[in-house]
Amino acid sequence: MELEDINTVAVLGAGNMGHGIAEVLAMAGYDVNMRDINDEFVQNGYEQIEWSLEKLAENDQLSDEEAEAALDRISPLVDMAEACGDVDVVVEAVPEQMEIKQDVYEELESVAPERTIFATNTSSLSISKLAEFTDRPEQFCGMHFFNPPVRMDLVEVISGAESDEETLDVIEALADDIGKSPVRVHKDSPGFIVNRILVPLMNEACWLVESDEATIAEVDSTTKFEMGLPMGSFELGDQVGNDVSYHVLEYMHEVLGEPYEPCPLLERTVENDELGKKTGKGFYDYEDGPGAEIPTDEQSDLVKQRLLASMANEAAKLIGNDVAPPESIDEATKLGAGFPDGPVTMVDEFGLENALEALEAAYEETGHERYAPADYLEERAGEGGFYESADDDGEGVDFEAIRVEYPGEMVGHIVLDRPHRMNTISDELLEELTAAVELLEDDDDVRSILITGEGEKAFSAGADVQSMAAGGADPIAAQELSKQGQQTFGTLETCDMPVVAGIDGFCLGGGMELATCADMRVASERSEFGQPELDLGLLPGWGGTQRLKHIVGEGRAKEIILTAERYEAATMADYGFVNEVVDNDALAERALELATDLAGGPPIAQKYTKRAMLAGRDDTEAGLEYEASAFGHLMATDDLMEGITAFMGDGEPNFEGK
Ligand SMILES: C/C=C/C(=O)SCCNC(=O)CCNC(=O)[C@H](O)C(C)(C)COP(=O)(O)OP(=O)(O)OC[C@H]1O[C@@H](n2cnc3c(N)ncnc32)[C@H](O)[C@@H]1OP(=O)(O)O
Repeated sequence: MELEDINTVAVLGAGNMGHGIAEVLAMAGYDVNMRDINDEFVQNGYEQIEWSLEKLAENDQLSDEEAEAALDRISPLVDMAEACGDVDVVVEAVPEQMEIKQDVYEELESVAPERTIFATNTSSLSISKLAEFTDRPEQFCGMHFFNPPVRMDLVEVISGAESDEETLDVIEALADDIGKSPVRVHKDSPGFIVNRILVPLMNEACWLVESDEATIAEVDSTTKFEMGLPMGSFELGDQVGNDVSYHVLEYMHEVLGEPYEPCPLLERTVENDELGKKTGKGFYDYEDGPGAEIPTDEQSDLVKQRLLASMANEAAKLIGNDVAPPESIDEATKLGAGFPDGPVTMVDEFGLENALEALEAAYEETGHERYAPADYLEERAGEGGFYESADDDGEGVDFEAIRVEYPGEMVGHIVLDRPHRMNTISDELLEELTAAVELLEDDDDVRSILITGEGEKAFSAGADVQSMAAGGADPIAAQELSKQGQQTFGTLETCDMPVVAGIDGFCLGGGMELATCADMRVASERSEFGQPELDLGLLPGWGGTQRLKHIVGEGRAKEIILTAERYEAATMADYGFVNEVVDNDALAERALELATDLAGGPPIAQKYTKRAMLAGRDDTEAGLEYEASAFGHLMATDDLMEGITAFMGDGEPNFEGK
């Protein structure tokens, strides 16, 4: 089955997750049969969707017509045969109990057509075991959404023991098509990625308190203000629901053994019905107390070591057992749990040697199996980290279409180096650009990126039309090329360092889309800008239809794209696209000066600023939440002290990114 073959999807279960998944699918244009065991449940889910769509329309995230059309695509049903007798995909989101799911799958198997793919939204049960209840384990996989599906981008796509590649590909494509970010989990392993990192982390937080090594305040102060996670460990537990964490942990304990023994402190909260926010009380009191009030100044080195060691050990087990590579673990945890940095990056930065040392010391002291270091952790500690180091990557990188230079003062300079072809963007250039950004991001001595084009004629005249045409009229290849460009330029947008584009000459099509992803643009007077794609019968396919409007506003973006006109630098400065126009001869110097200035700024504050602004682009609430959490984290940095001390003494700060 291909994505194009999917028209109707059944969602089994109209509870919290089920109705949310149905809503997301319907918003993306799919016909959805939402089924639950009785009218009351299914109507309740339907009303929740109606309410949510109204809210989205009120907040201008959907038009009224789109909201209405989405609701019209959803059929609330009770009869299994009617719901699933003629659908392409079934997403099952019924309660997390094996027996209930078994009954559902057996009934489903008796009515579903042969072609139908089954995907389960389980967060804790074995995909392979669930697949055994059906006659089609190869057409079965996990499709794990996060709560609430309408707002959370992550979908873990999990392979069962027998899932075939086509099934996984099509479910991944479906997740992508409904606007989510799928992350592949290659093996069915308890907790998949995000819960496998988070739940043992919360358990370790509980053990620290249970064994009187730290208080709840110390653990949460450290988690939030020292490690920079969006919430304290206990705050997170209360948010997720202590019963949920406990049950996931029990399952891990059963399958993976002693290291996952639930801490008695967590067990007691469940026994006492102190399940967190939903019951008004958990580790914090939300009804009769102030809720999670976390002190900013009670950080503890021991807590930090133990929590990072727990994350390092879990990451090692996931990577070492081929469940997921470091990049997927980082991406999933950032998307699913709002971590500013992925856990693998965090533990690499902390040092795997340090994590290993912390585990060995605790293992010797307590003998508890949760501290037994994973083999793969020991292996990678010797190599310096889970990610290959920048030195390994950098060695032998041989760029053809670009140059990477280091003009001093912590600036990494990428030069688009195809002057004979107006620095047009070929496949090769795209690939090299991705590698160059990675190279500079991994380099501790680089704190800002400058991008320019070689020669005086062009920053870049866009995609290399000739090589694009040479690819024939293959729509699939073109779609891939579009995604590749979107992602490559996106690495600049999401890069933690400030990025400056120094523009001299033509900045057209894909070249302008590339410049759009810089944080600031300086242009020479003679530069000319434009999105001429519509003149070629194309559209700006490297992010232009989406990103330009955030800089110049939708009205100007439409004008620039739909007219396909060329604009002078001065006009683009009026439109807000160019930050500064300078004399032709002064461009190189001024662009480097700006990049150098930014490289001297506070790296952590710059990183959080970029991330907060991006997080809030389409979701101000999310951006504000990120901003507040980052603001709190910055309070505990050395850079803040440096900045304030310099301010008081009228000196220049020397930020170290600590
Ligand atoms: C998803 C992204 C899509 C896109 O980006 S689509 C591409 C969008 N870009 C354009 O449409 C720009 C096309 N180019 C032009 O309009 C013009 O060029 C310029 C305005 C940039 C410059 O005009 P002039 O000064 O008269 O020079 P010249 O003789 O047209 O160009 C010099 C050489 O550069 C090649 N070239 C320029 N742009 C491209 C391009 N985008 N793809 C491939 N080659 C390009 C030409 O063909 C020529 O080459 P030779 O000297 O061999 O005749």
